[in-house]
Amino acid sequence: MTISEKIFSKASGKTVKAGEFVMANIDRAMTHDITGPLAVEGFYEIMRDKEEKKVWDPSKIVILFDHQVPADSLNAAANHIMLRKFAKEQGIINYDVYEGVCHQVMPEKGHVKPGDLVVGSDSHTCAYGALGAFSTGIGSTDMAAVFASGKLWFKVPETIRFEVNGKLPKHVYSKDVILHLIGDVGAEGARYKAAEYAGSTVRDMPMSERMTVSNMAIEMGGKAGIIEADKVTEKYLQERIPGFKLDPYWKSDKDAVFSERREYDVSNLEPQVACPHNVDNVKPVSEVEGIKVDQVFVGSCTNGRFEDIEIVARMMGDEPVAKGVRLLIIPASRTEYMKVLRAGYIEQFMEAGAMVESPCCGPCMGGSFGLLGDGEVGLATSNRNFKGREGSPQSFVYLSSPATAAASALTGEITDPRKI
Ligand SMILES: CC(C)[C@H](C(=O)O)[C@@H](O)C(=O)O
Ligand code: SF4
Repeated sequence: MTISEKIFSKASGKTVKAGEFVMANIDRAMTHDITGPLAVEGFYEIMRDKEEKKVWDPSKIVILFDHQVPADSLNAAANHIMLRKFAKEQGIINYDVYEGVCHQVMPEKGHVKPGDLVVGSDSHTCAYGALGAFSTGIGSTDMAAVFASGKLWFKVPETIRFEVNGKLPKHVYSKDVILHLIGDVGAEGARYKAAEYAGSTVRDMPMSERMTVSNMAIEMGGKAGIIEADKVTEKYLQERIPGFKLDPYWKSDKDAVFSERREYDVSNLEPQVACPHNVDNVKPVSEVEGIKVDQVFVGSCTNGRFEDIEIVARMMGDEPVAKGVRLLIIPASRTEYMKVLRAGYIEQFMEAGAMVESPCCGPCMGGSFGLLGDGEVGLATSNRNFKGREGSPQSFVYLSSPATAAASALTGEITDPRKI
């Protein structure tokens, strides 16, 4: 069996294979300030004829506020009020106003473990596959059904296995690896499949880098992006879940059936850049060097962790941001923000002319502040570069690793970090 088949077998209470339809029990359900209100409305509609309008299990629901925090409009404020009221009414204790981006907070607070089936009303819920869970994004109306019943139907997905081997060259990171994979298979290459990432490169990645790779499974159409749990996972979770022990069962068996196996040697991989207006429009940095940038955004659930921001701080040293360029740094959570603060990097960035903002999605999906205007070019460490994604439909978004972002902030044009 693959990891996914094992997880769906546990969740449905019978042995199932890829292709079968199951009604599965959900271990954790996450919603946020954008998709949450519609899920709440849907829930009350489902419960309309019931006397007791209670969610199936308040301890398994997590509500986070990240896309529009602090509230940037009256509409956002009203959504926040509605969700806080719902949490209180339902006895949902896991809701927080200022904790950070949902996909950072969920693993960070110990809401996910290997073998779990997790759903979230956000497409990058696949990020928690980095912990060996099957986690996937669902719509608000599906979330309403989960709130009411704790169950959801699925077709057990086939698995496409990515074997990535080789030691990454200096200044090349997991973001370059995942961009390379997406460029190779295309935006629909893993459609409705579980992407499983394996091989020595993946095993050598710390948790922060694994999360980047799992986060972007959806950008190749994947239903999930799973890395089997190991010592790295165990250490990460022991710091968060008291008494956590690794269960060797949650990995794909040696004779598991994969729909496809793809092998990569990344020992000579160049830094990669996704060019406008699609994530699979990936080029080696050497082909896009010299393109002038107006804004560099370091943050998001993809690359907003302390380790990502530290790469930027180290690469910049005492150097200032290039004249006229806006460098916007947004740590993905309060915890990550405090690590950046304690390391002294906030002072360093402010002196360099950058701006450090409080944890949130920021300009990642163009719904809040930091928008790009007509004709402007942005380089971001986030995960999507669709037309208008960071503001104007007449702007251009490139995606890269934090190292490439830092090098480009220093020069004002897309720059190969290996040259700095
Ligand atoms: C707002 C939400 C529905 C959306 C998603 O699901 O991914 C957002 O987080 C994004 O990254 O585009
Ligand atoms: S940081 Fe970006 S990709 Fe992640 S949840 Fe927020 S808007 Fe979506």
